Amino acid sequence: MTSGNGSDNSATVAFLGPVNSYTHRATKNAFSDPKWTFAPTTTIKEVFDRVQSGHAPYGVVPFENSTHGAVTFTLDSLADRANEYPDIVVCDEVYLDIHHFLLGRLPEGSSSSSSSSVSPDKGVPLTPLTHLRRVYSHPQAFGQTAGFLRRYLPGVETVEVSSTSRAAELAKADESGTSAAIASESAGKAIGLDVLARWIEDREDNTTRFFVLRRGEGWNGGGVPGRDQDQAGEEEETVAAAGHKSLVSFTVPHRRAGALADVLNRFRGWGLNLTSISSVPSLDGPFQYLFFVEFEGGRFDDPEGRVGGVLEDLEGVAERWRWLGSWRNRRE
Ligand SMILES: O=C(O)C(=O)C[C@]1(C(=O)O)C=C[C@@H](O)C=C1
Repeated sequence: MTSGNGSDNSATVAFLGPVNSYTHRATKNAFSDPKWTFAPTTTIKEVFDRVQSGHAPYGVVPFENSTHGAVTFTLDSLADRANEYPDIVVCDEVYLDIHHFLLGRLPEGSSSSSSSSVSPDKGVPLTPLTHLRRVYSHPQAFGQTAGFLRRYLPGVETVEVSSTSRAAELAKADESGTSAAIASESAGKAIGLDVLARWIEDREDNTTRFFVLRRGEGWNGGGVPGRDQDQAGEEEETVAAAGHKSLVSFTVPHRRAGALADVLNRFRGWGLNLTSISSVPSLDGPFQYLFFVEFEGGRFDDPEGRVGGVLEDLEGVAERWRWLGSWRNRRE
């Protein structure tokens, strides 16, 4: 594909940047072939824009975190209330273990430290933090480290920014040394910040799931081209055993008792197990909702016709609905 400026975009992947964000790492995990070019964006919405416009055939966005829940900016774009993204579907997923670091400058007079020389203590300050006045991070990262913030940084201003790697840049730019960031170890190393605390997430099993987006309805042979071949045969088997998942969004008649239960019953009727359910305001009127349901089963791998069956049923029971993609399940 060629963009307006004449360059070839066919191997471009848009992701929430800047470089060294967690989304960047998830993107590199899924698109490991050196042929891919990574294009950072400032917002999640911009990833959707670039995929819809064809400037990037693929995009990667965070979808949900195991500790703090849904990434609302991604749900908002998937809700697509203004019909800006009619061609976007989810075609793959990536799971990433997330371990946050508190990064900044050591207090005046303390001996210098680099991440390679810090003590292995997890979840506790490695140095006094009384010099800190401000902490930058992404709202999701603040949510995942709420316990550490409450315990060790009460009263310190928290400033939400577009990603954790942007937070690290801002902490670095403050020469007074009173700003810190919650970001990844690799962001700290790349930007040149000291480690003030490591593994500060509330739960050690903290995991974020990312979606790979692309344009177009049909099956593209299973997600990121070459992803399964790149990985060990073992992984291929796990993937096959775990099957597929799909995502739909829908609204139901707001005033009809049992309207949502009617829709969910259709999934039960077809024996389709739900794996997540979320909602956002539909903006059809105050306190009305658009629902997302994710379930086990793939539209293009549907020998018993169960996915096809439930999609046909949605036509009858939902007010409006949309299929948002099928992809290989990457987790048992
Ligand atoms: O800020 C980043 O580094 C991101 O990639 C975003 C994001 C998110 O939105 O969930 C990704 C993973 C972590 O859960 C925290 C932040």
